[in-house]
Amino acid sequence: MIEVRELTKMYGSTRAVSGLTFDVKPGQVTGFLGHNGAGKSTTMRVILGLHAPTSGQALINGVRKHDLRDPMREVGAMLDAAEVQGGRSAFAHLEALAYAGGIGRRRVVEVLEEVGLAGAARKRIAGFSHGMRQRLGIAAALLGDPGVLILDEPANGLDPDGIRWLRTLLRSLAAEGRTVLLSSHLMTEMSLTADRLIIIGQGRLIEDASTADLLARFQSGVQVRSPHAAYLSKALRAAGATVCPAQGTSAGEEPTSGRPAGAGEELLVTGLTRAAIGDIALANGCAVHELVSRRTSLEEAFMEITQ
Ligand SMILES: Nc1ncnc2c1ncn2[C@@H]1O[C@H](COP(=O)(O)OP(=O)(O)OP(=O)(O)O)[C@@H](O)[C@H]1O
Repeated sequence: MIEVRELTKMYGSTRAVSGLTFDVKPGQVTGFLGHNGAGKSTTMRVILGLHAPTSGQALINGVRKHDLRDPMREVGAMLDAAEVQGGRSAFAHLEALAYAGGIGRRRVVEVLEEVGLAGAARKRIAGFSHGMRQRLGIAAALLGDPGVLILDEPANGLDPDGIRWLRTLLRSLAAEGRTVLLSSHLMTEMSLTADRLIIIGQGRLIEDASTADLLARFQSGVQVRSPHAAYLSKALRAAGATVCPAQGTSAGEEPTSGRPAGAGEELLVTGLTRAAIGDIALANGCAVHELVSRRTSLEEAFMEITQ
């Protein structure tokens, strides 16, 4: 469990985090979202005791990071995978970390296998790709088999297979009852991975909600493509629907007269089912070339929330 309470962090006159309060609960993956410079990394650094808060506090399992009795076994983190020294092998790097935390070599072998680096264990980190460095950073975070994981942009540099692997790993760690906090700018991936989302802007809390609830709040609807879009939109509005032109088209504007035939323009319709829209189109003699349910993506919701 992570508790952030009224946290403020100033860097000189820069207010990086401002009165931020949220909880990260066990048994879930919590996504931490915000535009560049929103204060995500700063918050993570304060939680991890790397930066002191200006005011407020951040607690892991009820205490500050420095007061954890066995920190490596309670919290694992990856902040910047590129920081790792390149001269050593992956094994030697993890072995040194394990030694410092009183963890046996067997665990080094285990985590290397878990992140898919067993075959590269003796290779120098200097020759690692970005994705391999990310995997090594995740291995380091997992060394102590901790109950709390804090990962800043763990999917950076991973290929599609790697991203899928990471999603499965994080979801299974949460299913084991661990607390998982991760930041990412990859919205589709976040919507697939995170049960809960914390969104911040200019250091302040904007949203703290379950991914499902947040997406449900945003307009979904039915996308309709018709060569008679303007005429059809009038009939749909008369039946109580809300009709907007789908992005980048002028469809849906009131027709001046008759039933103009356009080039298959798109409408976004809310308030009617697909069946009802089809029936209305038929009754009005409008051809329909596409009729699909459309859900708001996390990226669209995020842009709207943070505008
Ligand atoms: N060590 C530092 N010294 C001075 N200012 C800093 C420092 N670290 C961060 N900042 C500033 O604090 C603000 C928040 O930065 P932070 O890195 O926490 O944001 P972020 O949400 O992690 O951004 P990104 O998505 O780009 O990683 C920014 O204005 C940044 O310039």
